[in-house]
Amino acid sequence: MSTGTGSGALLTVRGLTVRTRTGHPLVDGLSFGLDPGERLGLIGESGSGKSLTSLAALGLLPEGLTADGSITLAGTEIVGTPEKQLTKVRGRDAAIVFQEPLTALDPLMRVGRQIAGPLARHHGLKGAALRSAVTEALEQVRLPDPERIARARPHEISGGQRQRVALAMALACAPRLLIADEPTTALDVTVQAELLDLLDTLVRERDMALLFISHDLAVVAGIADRVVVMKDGRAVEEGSVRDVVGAPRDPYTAALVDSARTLEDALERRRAAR
Ligand SMILES: Nc1ncnc2c1ncn2[C@@H]1O[C@H](COP(=O)(O)OP(=O)(O)OP(=O)(O)O)[C@@H](O)[C@H]1O
Repeated sequence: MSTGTGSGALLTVRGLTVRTRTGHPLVDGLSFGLDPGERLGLIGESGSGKSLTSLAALGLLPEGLTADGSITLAGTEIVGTPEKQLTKVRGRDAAIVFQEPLTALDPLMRVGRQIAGPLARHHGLKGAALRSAVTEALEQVRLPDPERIARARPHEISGGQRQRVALAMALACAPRLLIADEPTTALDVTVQAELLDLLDTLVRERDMALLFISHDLAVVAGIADRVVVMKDGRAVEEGSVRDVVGAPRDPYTAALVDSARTLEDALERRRAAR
């Protein structure tokens, strides 16, 4: 695990505020940092502003929402930067995988062609070299029979396989930061565990930084080094996973830890009763 301190050498978020057209803040004065190779979890209940924070980091906020404050990604200021410059940053410096892989995938296009897109754009590959790079990208996310998957359309493969394809697309340009927004929430428990394991391995092998977003403290604790706890658009607590889980300072964090523990206890009782 990284010994990152969150000084923000790779990603620095300072006073990020995301507002609606009427000026209502959905993210409110949020600050945190991420070092190269570090893994940070953003945790909080539904609606706490986690997804908007991750979208703002890549300049992808939906229409009608505006960001204030500063986000620097690998030295580039994201807030207020024209779209044309942001396309260079996306993919190269940071890439994102979403809860629903179809957000990133075209339902009508064969998987192989979709992965070929970023590989051709960023590495200038063509023909046979491009085809073998596509197969390799699918192998790297441990997809069996990559040639068959490359020929399939997204709905012809399983949900877990689709999420691996979305991951392969995100990794195609070897980003320094991977943002994973609830990447396993839509999957069943076994597939979820396999994907987390894969994510853990890929991030380690490639020395990438990870911003992992989840409402599930147990999942975040399993993959992140540090955690920022969000509530109503603000950070209520930040620290190493060990400190935050072991001795939460904020009452909201304590409630999260308690409910995760209650669940663990319930599962433990069930296991014992069998
Ligand atoms: N385009 C939008 N216009 C107006 N409000 C929005 C928009 N997108 C999100 N919101 C609101 O902003 C708040 C934060 O949303 P966000 O999606 O970041 O939460 P979240 O913590 O990621 O929750 P979830 O896990 O449910 O996605 C929510 O109250 C949401 O309803």
